[in-house]
Amino acid sequence: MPGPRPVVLSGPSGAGKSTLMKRLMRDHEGIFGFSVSHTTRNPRPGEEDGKDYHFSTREVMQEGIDNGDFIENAVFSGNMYGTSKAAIEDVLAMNKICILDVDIQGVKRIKETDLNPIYISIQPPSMEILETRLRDRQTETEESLQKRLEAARIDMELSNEPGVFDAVIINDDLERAYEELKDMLNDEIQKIQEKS
Ligand SMILES: Nc1nc2c(ncn2[C@@H]2O[C@H](COP(=O)(O)OP(=O)(O)O)[C@@H](O)[C@H]2O)c(=O)[nH]1
Ligand SMILES: Nc1ncnc2c1ncn2[C@@H]1O[C@H](COP(=O)(O)OP(=O)(O)O)[C@@H](O)[C@H]1O
Repeated sequence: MPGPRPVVLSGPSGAGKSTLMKRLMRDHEGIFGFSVSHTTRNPRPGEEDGKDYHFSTREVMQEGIDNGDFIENAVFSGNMYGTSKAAIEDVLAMNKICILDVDIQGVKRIKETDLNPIYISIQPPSMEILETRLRDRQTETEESLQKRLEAARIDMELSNEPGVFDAVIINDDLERAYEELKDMLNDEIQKIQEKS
């Protein structure tokens, strides 16, 4: 019997993906598992290696990519990011709903695989609000902030193309966005709750 469908969360940096995902995982203990990506970017204060990301070097990541260990990889804001096969298999083996947080390039690559996830885009209400949220988060240099805003413009355009996402959620009011996200995932959540 096939396991629960994975969920791909995408959308601009600063749109609120991590905030919504962390809440979803906290409110549904044992239901979701995060696909821990690899990245070459530096850890932020509070981020844990192996939990938020596998923080890696270019050389090590490239070797893994060349070995065929990744289902997709991309360069975002000058750093490498990628989803290893093991990251997904670890979660699926526990029969949990696997959540992937990937950029729009990752979405396109994953569509070429047989993963068959639910695709959800989290979007900010406007570019201005996105910029304010990113600045207030205080994680970026001016340079990386500008790169993220540039990527956000591209993301916002591509995400509105029909057929790319199963749902586009505007994260204006956090409570309402969270309810919309839960509604999208209700069937999969119930499937797991019925089994346990
Ligand atoms: N393609 C791809 N994108 C990823 C992966 N992991 C994270 N990302 C994306 O990389 C971008 C930057 O992530 P991050 O540096 O954590 O910054 P944040 O999104 O602003 O918190 C985001 O759009 C993520 O969705 C991955 O494994 N593959
Ligand atoms: N609905 C919202 N209203 C106001 N601030 C928000 C909302 N959603 C998220 N934020 C804040 O915006 C910032 C970016 O959110 P985050 O979850 O880190 O985005 P992402 O993971 O998509 O990069 C964080 O500081 C977060 O606390």
